[in-house]
Amino acid sequence: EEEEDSSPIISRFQKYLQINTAHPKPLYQEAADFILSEASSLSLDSQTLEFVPGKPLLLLKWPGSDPSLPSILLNSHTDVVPAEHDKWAHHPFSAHVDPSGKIYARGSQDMKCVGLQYLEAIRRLKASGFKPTRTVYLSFVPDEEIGGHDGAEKFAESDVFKALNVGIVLDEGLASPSEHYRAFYAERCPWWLIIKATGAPGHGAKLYDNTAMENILKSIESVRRFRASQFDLVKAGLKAEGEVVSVNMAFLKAGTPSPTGFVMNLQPSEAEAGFDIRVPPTADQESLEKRIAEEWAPSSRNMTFRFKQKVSVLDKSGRPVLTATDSSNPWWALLEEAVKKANGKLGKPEIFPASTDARYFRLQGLPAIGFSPMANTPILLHDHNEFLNKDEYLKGIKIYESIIKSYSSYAEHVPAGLRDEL
Ligand code: MET
Ligand SMILES: [Zn+2]
Ligand SMILES: [Zn+2]
Repeated sequence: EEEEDSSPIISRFQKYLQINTAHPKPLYQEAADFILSEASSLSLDSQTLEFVPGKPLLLLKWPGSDPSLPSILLNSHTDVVPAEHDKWAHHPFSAHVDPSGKIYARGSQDMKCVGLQYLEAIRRLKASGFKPTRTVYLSFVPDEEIGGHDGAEKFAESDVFKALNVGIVLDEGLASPSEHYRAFYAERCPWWLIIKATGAPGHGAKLYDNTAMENILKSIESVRRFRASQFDLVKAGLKAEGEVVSVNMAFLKAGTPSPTGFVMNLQPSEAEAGFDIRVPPTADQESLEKRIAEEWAPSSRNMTFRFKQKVSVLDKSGRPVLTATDSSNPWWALLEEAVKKANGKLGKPEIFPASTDARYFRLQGLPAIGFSPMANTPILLHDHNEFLNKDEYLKGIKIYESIIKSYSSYAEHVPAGLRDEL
């Protein structure tokens, strides 16, 4: 097969990466303009939805020949997390390509790569004369990194979405340091917990019981024991990262401020600690809640707690939110075959250790698979010097070409009761 010149493909990727869509002030309109111009160059229908003003969600459409069949939705988010510019080897919004082909940019892995790879794959399919049977939709959504409430959540619950008659959703996954791509059928749920201790203030020289600091330290010790027990399961190879409960302290807030720092000889009457907890969909949610109330923030120790965010691991019917990976879900086998056809290797289905917008689609009863085709790549999302090698990026386009071809040609009827068999 004749290899085309890859430079325009890489330039388009760089152009998207150079748009600073980092929180707290993502340049959503610039990203939207860029995607819209790409869509028009590909003759895709486009629609801009604004569930919240200033937060555009782009919906592109490649019509299939049989609109009665449920459609394919390829989702990606346009926002990225902030970057500490001075700690990067290359400016995070320069999309610098080094001599070995590494493209450095915030969003190069998470997940501007995926959004553009979908489009590049469609460009190749169109050029080859391919015509989809099922309609293919692409959504470019805002705000994933801050919870997706004004983006994918509103979209998935909207009438516009219902009218798309989506049958399968693809969303983001993770890079893989090995040659095997990773695919995710579920994800852990974020619980952002804040515990607060109170106690009588007193002289810094006095030893007495029930101070706020003592109370919170006891809780922190208890949290750390639990954290270690979960981490040990991973270290011993008994559980995967997505199968245990992770707990990491996000902040500690205590002390009596003074103009020169903190008052040293006064024991504070309040102390707070915040934790990012991630709960697998199959975890015993009740027992964790009990642990928090009884061990981490017991009222007997003058403690209270609240959640800044608490996503339930169960849907409205009390079932864990996950996508089937067995024969009841033909999309999984189709993904495996399509990756293989494009000379890729796929690892075993996993639970995504962090959170993505895929949960909003799963909550609608739809199968959703997390997949970002990046093999032989260190996991650098949210890290300094996030990069993707251009050869991996180009390989990923061919992987999507194969997947989109296979998904959109699949003419079998998928039973409507798929969700009930999970
Ligand atoms: C739950 S909002 C944050 C979303 C982000 N993707 C994360 O996993 O941290
Ligand atoms: Zn992401
Ligand atoms: Zn992210």
